[in-house]
Amino acid sequence: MSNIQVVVRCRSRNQREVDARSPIVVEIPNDRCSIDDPYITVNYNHITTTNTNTSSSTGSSSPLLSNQRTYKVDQVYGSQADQSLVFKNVALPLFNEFFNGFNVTILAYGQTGTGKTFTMCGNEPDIDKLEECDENIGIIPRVLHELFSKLKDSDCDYVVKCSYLELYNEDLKDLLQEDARPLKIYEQNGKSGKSIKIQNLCERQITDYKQGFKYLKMGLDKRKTAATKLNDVSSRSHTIFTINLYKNHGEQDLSGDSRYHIAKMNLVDLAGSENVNRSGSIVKETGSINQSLLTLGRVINTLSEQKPNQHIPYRESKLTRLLQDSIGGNTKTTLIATISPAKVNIDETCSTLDYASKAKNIKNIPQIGHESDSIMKKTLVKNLSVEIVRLNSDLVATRSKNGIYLDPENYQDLVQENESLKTSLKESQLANESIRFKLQEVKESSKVEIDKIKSRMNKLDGKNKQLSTDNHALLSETQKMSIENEQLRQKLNRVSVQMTHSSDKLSKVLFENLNSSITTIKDTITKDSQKHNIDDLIQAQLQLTSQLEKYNHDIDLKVKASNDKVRSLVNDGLSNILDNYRLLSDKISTNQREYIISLQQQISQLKQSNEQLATYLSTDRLALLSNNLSEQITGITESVFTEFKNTIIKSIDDNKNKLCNSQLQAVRGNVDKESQILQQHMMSWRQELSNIFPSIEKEVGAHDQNVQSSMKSAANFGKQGQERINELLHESNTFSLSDIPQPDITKLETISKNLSTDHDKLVEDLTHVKNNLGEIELFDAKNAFKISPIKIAQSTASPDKKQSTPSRRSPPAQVSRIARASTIVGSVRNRDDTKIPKLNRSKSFDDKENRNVKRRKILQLIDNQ
Ligand SMILES: Nc1ncnc2c1ncn2[C@@H]1O[C@H](COP(=O)(O)OP(=O)(O)OP(=O)(O)O)[C@@H](O)[C@H]1O
Repeated sequence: MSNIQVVVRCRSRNQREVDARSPIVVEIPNDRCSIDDPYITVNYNHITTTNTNTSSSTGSSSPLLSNQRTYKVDQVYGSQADQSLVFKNVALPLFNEFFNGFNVTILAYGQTGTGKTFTMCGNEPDIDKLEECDENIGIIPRVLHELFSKLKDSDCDYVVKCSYLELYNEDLKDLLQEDARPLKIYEQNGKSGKSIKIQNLCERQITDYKQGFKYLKMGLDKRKTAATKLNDVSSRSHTIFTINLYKNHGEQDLSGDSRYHIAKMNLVDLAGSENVNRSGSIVKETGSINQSLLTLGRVINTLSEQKPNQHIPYRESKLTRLLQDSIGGNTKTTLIATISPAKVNIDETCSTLDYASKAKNIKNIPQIGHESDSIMKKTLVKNLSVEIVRLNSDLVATRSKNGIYLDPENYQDLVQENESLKTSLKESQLANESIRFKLQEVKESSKVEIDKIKSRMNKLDGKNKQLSTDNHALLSETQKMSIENEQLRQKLNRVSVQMTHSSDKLSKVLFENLNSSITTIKDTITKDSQKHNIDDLIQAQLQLTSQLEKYNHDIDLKVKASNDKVRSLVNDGLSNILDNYRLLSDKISTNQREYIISLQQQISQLKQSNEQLATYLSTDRLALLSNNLSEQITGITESVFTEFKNTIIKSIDDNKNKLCNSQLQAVRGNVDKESQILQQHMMSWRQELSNIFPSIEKEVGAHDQNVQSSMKSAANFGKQGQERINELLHESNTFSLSDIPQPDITKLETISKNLSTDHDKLVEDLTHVKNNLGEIELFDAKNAFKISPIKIAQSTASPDKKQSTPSRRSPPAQVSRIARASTIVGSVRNRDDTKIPKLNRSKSFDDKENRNVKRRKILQLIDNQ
C-alpha cells in the first residue's frame, strides 16, 4: 500500500500579476526544491475577504498565526526549479516503477495558467529540441526519451503504444484519430481486480521517441485548435497521454507462445481547478459545469477521510472513472499541484493546496506482473495486424477518395500546416478583433472621459459664473458699504457739530444763568453791602466769578474733549473698519482674480488636452489605424493564403507528375504487352500467308491458263459463230421469214432472263476475283508489316488504293483486311471449278462474249426447235 505522492510547484509571478502589483503571499523554504522541509506557507496579511479560520480537514495544514496557513506535502518546488530537476526528482522514480511493470500515473492539478501543461509537456514548440537539452521540455517528452534509451539497452522484446485522450464537458475525444468511433469507458475484470478500458480508443505503436513526440504534438495541436475555436477550452479540458509498454523477458506458455507483460503510464493534464471551490461542491464556471473536476474533488475528499466501507463516487464522472485505478486503485500515483505565488490568486492557491494535502492521505495498492496485466504474443501480433489493416484501409480509403493521393506523412504535414495556418489566421482575426474591441473601449472610455471633462468644465464655468456674480455682488456691497460709511461719517460730523453747538449753547445758557445768578447775588450783596463790608462782597463775588469761569472753562474743555474723543473714536473705528473691509475686499478681489486666472489656465489646458484627445480620436486617426490594421490583416491573410495555395499547388504538381509518370509507365507497359501480342499474331499471320501464297499462286496460274484456253476457245467459238452467222445471214437472205417456224417467245424471254442473270452473276464474280487479285497483289506487295503503313500508302499507285490508305495505318485494320483477303481467297478457291475459267476479262469484252453466247444459245435453241 502506498500513499499518493504530492508535489507542489510554485512558479514565479507572471507579467499580469507583476503589472497588477500583486504581492507574493506564498512562502516556501527554498526557491528551488524542498524535500526535507516540504512546507508551504500562505500569508493572509493583506487579506480581508478570505476566511482565515478555514482549516484542512486532514489536519496537515495548521494556522500557525492568525494571518498564515501552512501546508505540508511531500516535495515543494519553487520558481528556480527547472524542468530537468522536476523530471529527475518527481517523474523519473515513477518512470522506473513503470519500466519494472507497475502501472503509474502523474497528475497535474491547479489553477489555469499555473503551469500544468508546462510541467507535463513543456513549451510545446520546443519539443523538438530535447536533443539539445532544451530546458522547456516537460515530463512527457522526457519520459518518452528515457523509455526508448532504456529499452535500447535492455535485452527484452518490447512493443510500445501510446494513446491521447481528451475529456471536455463529459465528452471523450481521441486526439490521435480523426472520425473515431464513439469512445466508451468499460471495466474489465481481471485476476487483480477490475481495470478501466476505453473501447475504440486508438493506440498508436511507436518505435522511437520521435514518433511519440509526433503523436504528442499532434494531440496538442488538436487541443490548441479547439482552444482557439472555443474560448479557453484548454483550461476546461482534461487530457490523458497514456504509454503502454508490452515487455517479454523470454517467458512462454505451454504452447510456446511468448507472454508480454503490460505496464501503463498515464500522464494527466487536468482542467483549471478554479472551477471548483474548496468544498468541492460549488462551481464558478460561467459556461458549462465541469462535472469531472467536481467529482474528482469529492472522490479525493471521500478517500482522504479513510472511513471503512465508504462509497466512492467514481462513477459520477468520466474523469473519476478514467482515474479510478490511479486514485485509490492499484496504480502508483504522483499529484503535482501547480500554484501561483501572487496575492490575486490566493483563494485558488489555498484551494489547490487544500486538495493537494488531502490527496496526500489517499492510499493506493499498486500491483505488478499479474496475468491479467499480460498479453500473449499471438494476441499482440493480432492486435498489431488489426492496426496495420486499419491503417491500410485508411490508406486505401484515402487513395480511393476523389482527389489526389498524398503520402500519409505529407498529408499529415499538410493537414497540420493547414491547421496551423487556419489557427494563425484565426489568431490574427482574434487579435484584430481584440484590437478593434480595445479601440472601441478606448473610444468609449475617452468618450466617457471627454464627457467627464465637459461636465467638469461646465461645472467650473458655473462656479466661475457664480464667483463673478458673487464678486459683482461683493463689489456692489462694498460700494454700498462705502456710501453708507460716507453717510455715517457725515452723520457723525453732523452729530459732532450739533453736539458742539448744543454744548456751546449749554455753556452759554449755563454762563448766562451763572451771570444772572451772579448779578442776583451781586444785587443782594449790594443791598447787603450797605449793611456789610462791600469789599468782602466784591471779593467773594470775584472769587465766585473766577470759580464760575473756571468751572465754565472746565466744562467747555470737558465737552470739547468728550466731543473730540467721540469724534476721534467714531473716525478711528470707522476708518479701521473701512480699512479692514477694504483690505478684505482687495484680498478677495486678488484671490478671485488669481482663481479666475488659474481656472482659465485649467480650462485652456483641459481644452488643449481635449483637442489633443479629439485629434487623436478623430475619425481620420481611427480610419488610419483601422486601415493599417486591415492592411496588416489583409497582408497576413494574403500571405497565409498564398503560402497555403503554393503548398497545395506544389503538392498537386508533385502528385500530378507522379501520377503522369505512373500513368505513362502503365501505358508503356500496356503498349509493350500489346505489341508483343501483335508481334505473335503477325508471326502467325505471316506463317499462314506464307502457307497460303503458293497455293494462291498455283490457283492463279491455273486460272490464267484456264482463262487463256477459254479465251482461245472463245475466239474459235466466236470465229465459228461468225461464220455460222454469216451462213445464217446468207440463208436468211435466201429464205423468207414466213418459212421459218415462229419460236416460243415466252420461253425465249425466260431463257434470255436466265442468261442475263447468269451473266450478271458472272460479271459480279469476275469483279470480285479482280478485286481479290488486286488485294492479293497489294497484300503481297506490302510484304506484311515490315513497311510502315505510310510507306505503303505512298508506294501504292492507284487512286482507289490511295483512298484506303488511312485504314491501313493501324495494325487492327491490316489484320481485318488480311482476314478478309484470306476469306475471299477461300471463296475464290470454292468457286474455282465452275466460274473462274469463264471470266477475268474486260467488261466490254465480257459484254460482247455474253452477247455471242446468248446469240449462240438462241441459235442452238432455234436449231433444236
Ligand atoms: N515553472 C514555470 N516556469 C516558467 N514558466 C512557466 C512555469 N509555469 C508556467 N509557466 C508559463 O506560464 C504560462 C501558462 O502555463 P500553462 O499553460 O502550463 O498553464 P496551465 O496551468 O496548463 O493552464 P491551463 O489550465 O489554462 O491549460 C505558460 O506560458 C508557461 O510557459
